Amino acid sequence: MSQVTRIEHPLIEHHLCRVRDQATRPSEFRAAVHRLSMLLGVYATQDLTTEPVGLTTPICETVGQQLAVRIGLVPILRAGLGMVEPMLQLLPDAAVWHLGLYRNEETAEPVGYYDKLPLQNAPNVALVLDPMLATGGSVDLVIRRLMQWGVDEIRVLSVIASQAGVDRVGRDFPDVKVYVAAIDPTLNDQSYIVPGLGDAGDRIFDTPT
Ligand SMILES: O=P(O)(O)OC[C@H]1O[C@H](OP(=O)(O)OP(=O)(O)O)[C@H](O)[C@@H]1O
Ligand SMILES: O=c1cc[nH]c(=O)[nH]1
Ligand SMILES: [Mg+2]
Repeated sequence: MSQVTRIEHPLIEHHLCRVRDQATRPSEFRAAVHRLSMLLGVYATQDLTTEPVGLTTPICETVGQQLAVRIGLVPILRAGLGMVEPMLQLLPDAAVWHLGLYRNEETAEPVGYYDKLPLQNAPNVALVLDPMLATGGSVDLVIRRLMQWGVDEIRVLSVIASQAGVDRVGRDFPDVKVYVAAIDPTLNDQSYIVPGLGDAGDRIFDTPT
C-alpha cells in the first residue's frame, strides 16, 4: 500500500508560492526551501519511537520522552543540501550521509558520483532529502542503496513531487513513507515537473545553465 503523505498547511501553501515563482531570488528561494523543509520535517518525524528518560527540573524529578532511534539524514547532492540545515535544527544529533547523483540530461536517468557510505553503521531511520521527486529514478536508486546498507526504515522528504514519481515509489517500495508539500500533475519532455519550480539545485546555488 502506498504511504505518500501530502502535507496540507497554510504555511506550506504560502512558501510554495515563493519557490514556484521564477522571480524569487536565490536567497529567498533558499529561505523558502528551509521553511518548507522544517514543516515537512515536523510531520515526517511525528511517529518516531521515543523512550522514557528521568530528569530533574529546578523544581522536582520528572520523566520525559527522548528519541530512541539513530537517525541519518541522507541529502541527495546537490539540491538536497538545501534541506540539511533545517532538518539538523529539528534533529541536532542526526548523522548526515551524502549521496551524489545527477540526472543524465538526455535520458533523465540518475548517474551516481559520490557514495562514501561505510559497510556498517547504518542508521535505524534514514530521512532522504531532495526537494524534487520527478520521475522517481534518483530516489529509487537511493532507496535501494540504503536497503543494501541495512537501514531499517526509510522516509523520503521532498518539496514537490510529480504524480508519476510518487506512484512509482509507492508501488516499488510500499514500506517507504514519502512526505511532500505538493504533488504536481505532469512531467514535461525533459522530465521536469509541471508546473514545478524549475531546477531546484540551480535555483538554490544560483547556477543557471
Ligand atoms: O526524480 P528524478 O527524475 O530522478 O529527478 C529528481 C532529481 O533531479 C534533480 O537533481 P539534478 O539531477 O538536477 O542534480 P542537482 O541536484 O545537482 O541539480 C533533483 O534534485 C533530484 O535529485
Ligand atoms: O522539475 C525538476 C525535475 C528534476 N529536477 C529538478 O530540479 N526539477
Ligand atoms: Mg539540478
